[in-house]
Amino acid sequence: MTQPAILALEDGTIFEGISAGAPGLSAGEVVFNTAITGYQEILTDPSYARQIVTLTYPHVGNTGMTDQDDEATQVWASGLIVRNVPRRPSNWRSQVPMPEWLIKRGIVAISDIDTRKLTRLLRDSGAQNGALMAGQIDVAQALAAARAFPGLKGMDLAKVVSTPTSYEWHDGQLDLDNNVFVHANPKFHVVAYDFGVKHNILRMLAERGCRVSVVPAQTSAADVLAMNPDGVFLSNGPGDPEPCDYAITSIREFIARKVPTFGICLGHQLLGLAAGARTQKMKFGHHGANHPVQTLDGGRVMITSQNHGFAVDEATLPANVRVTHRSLFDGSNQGIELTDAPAFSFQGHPEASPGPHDVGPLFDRFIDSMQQAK
Ligand SMILES: NC(=O)CC[C@H](N)C(=O)O
Repeated sequence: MTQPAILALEDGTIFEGISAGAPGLSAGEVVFNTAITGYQEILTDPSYARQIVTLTYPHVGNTGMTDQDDEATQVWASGLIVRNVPRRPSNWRSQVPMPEWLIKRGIVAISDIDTRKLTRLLRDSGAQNGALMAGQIDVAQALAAARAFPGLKGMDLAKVVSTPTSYEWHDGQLDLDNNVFVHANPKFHVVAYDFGVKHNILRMLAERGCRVSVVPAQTSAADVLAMNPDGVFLSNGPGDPEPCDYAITSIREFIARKVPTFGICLGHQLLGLAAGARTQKMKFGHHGANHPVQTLDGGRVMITSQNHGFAVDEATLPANVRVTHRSLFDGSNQGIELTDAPAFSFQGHPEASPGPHDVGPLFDRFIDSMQQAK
């Protein structure tokens, strides 16, 4: 039996639809993602914590859900908004249909609303806080929950989603023919800070010959250096980078000691902050799998996967930081490197998952910088 669901935005707009997941109430910042597939990776990406994601692609759930496609051990998005859920998935790898998977995990979702109208609204007015309610509906309560959400600015979520304890990661890419994750012989030891790390990043490091030690977000630089890493990786993650002072302090230490350092997304923003730049909240951010980004050295354009609502403010970059990449959508910063330390970072997602692999070679660059430092 279908259950009703609503989306309430803080500006008072109410969308009425059908529940496509668990009953309940969930608030967060509402963002739109333009990827045409990869909904499972998006829902389990920890960078989506405290965000309700609307997908602009109209059919979501076509390929069902497969455990191997999770990007973390749980769903982190606060909810899902879609135009239409197909009646049944069709994919030889699918284990369970999306609505069933969402219900089992207690995730609120809504379908059968006009996602084009919602996306236009967010694009014109900027990101808004909102609340999803499914099952028993109380419009006033949903609106109050949307308005009570404090917003992502100033919110430190990296330490909330991070692993409580360190662990070692060995899996490389999935070999679909044999249905196993490939293991490579490790040549480098990388300590990866988990600010909300996606598994595909760890796989791309492992497949390039890295033994990866994943550590909690608040691990001190001294503890990391005691592990004798060849390189330090700074992961993606949710929330505002500015309040993550523990991470910024540690990164300054790695830069000063010239430890090869590579950052992705939140990790990129944190490297920028550690170098002395500032970050700012964007109007509605970048969320999708088709964003053109230009490499300033040589001018090549790459199609990239993106998921961020904050950006490094290029006007505040100190003299020892070079801009390496820019978004061709809005000219915002997409990459930096330090001129006096082997540290560089990228705002988008070279690990894709979902998305194109145009920027994958940045992982090879990190390997090269560890090789040179040896
Ligand atoms: N994917 C990420 O790492 C996101 C970084 C940061 N939370 C932002 O929204 O900009």
